[in-house]
Amino acid sequence: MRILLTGASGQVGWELARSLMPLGEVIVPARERCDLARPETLAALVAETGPTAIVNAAAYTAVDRAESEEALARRINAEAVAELAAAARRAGALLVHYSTDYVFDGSKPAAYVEDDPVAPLNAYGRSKLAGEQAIAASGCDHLIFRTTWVYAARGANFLLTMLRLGAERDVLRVVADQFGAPTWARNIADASALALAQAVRERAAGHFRSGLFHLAGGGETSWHGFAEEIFAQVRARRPDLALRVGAVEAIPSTAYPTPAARPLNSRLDQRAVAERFGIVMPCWRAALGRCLDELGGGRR
Ligand SMILES: NC(=O)C1=CN([C@@H]2O[C@H](COP(=O)(O)OP(=O)(O)OC[C@H]3O[C@@H](n4cnc5c(N)ncnc54)[C@H](OP(=O)(O)O)[C@@H]3O)[C@@H](O)[C@H]2O)C=CC1
Ligand SMILES: Cc1cn([C@H]2C[C@H](O)[C@@H](COP(=O)(O)OP(=O)(O)O[C@H]3O[C@@H](C)C(=O)[C@@H](O)[C@H]3O)O2)c(=O)[nH]c1=O
Ligand SMILES: [Mg+2]
Repeated sequence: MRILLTGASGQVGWELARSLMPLGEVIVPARERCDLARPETLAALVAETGPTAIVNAAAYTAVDRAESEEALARRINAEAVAELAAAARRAGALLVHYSTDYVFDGSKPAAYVEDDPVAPLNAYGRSKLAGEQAIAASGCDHLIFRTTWVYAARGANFLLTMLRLGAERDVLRVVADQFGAPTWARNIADASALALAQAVRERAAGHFRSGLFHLAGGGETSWHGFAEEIFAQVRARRPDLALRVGAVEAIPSTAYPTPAARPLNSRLDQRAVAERFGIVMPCWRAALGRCLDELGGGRR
């Protein structure tokens, strides 16, 4: 099969380029041919490529910047997604797409299930929700995975921010009242490949059903808990990575003002993805350990 992959330089896309390899030919278009900020160019890209599946790992992910760039976030996360979905439908391709816990307002006292009411608190969340809705409305065959708190050994993420700040400062202050699960991009990519392979078999057999699934690291913690675990694991298994930080102070979100509001509860119930695909994501602590093992030496 032929898979058109967008966002291959991002955290999830980088891992997808590897995880999708055993499934077929992975086509990674250059940015000049695939710019989601120019949605009108995407129909031709898909028509020329003729993919079996489109895996869209490209997105506008700068949560705070989106508050002042909502139109651009919307173009990339919603209007371009609508074009990809329409093109997928015309080409008879399956669309695999990613969304976020930030579609929820975080007020639910338990983990979110897929059909819980959405109510994004910020511009990024609104743009991602519009992307989900555009895919559902398009009628293309699709799988949407809502994930959370993504990190990887490369890219812009909380793990690498903590390693950088932890090497520079004695004390860090990290919010302890936002709960969720850190998710290693590698695990998302491997799970996506398993699901895509099953979906392709289902389509060939004529019983494929489109759907949206929650997919995040196993277990739960706060950003503060994540930071503490990062430093504990670095001390235990990566003494070569210099750390200066002593204490990680637990603070409330109100003590860490940001342009974008963030949900206090980002926990995603994952029973649906287990039932449909037999996927059980690894515990976030174990995944963090594997990722740390792969980090290059020195500071990043
Ligand atoms: N990061 C997170 O914590 C979470 C992410 N998600 C979702 O998961 C998916 C993957 O996220 P993640 O891997 O973290 O994202 P990254 O920010 O790491 O990567 C984004 C990718 O999109 C590309 N991109 C950005 N703008 C455009 C554009 N105009 N045209 C083409 N490509 C573009 C980037 O290319 P370049 O490098 O050239 O800019 C990069 O390859 C996204 O849908 C995101 O919304 C969901 C929950 C949490
Ligand atoms: C750097 C830093 C952050 N924080 C807080 C801010 C925030 O509440 C939390 C995480 O910070 P980040 O900027 O990494 O978070 P953020 O960019 O909001 O991460 C989100 O990205 C998008 C793309 C998603 O889809 C979400 O699932 C989520 O992963 O930690 C501290 O409390 N102290 C610190 O020193
Ligand atoms: Mg961020």
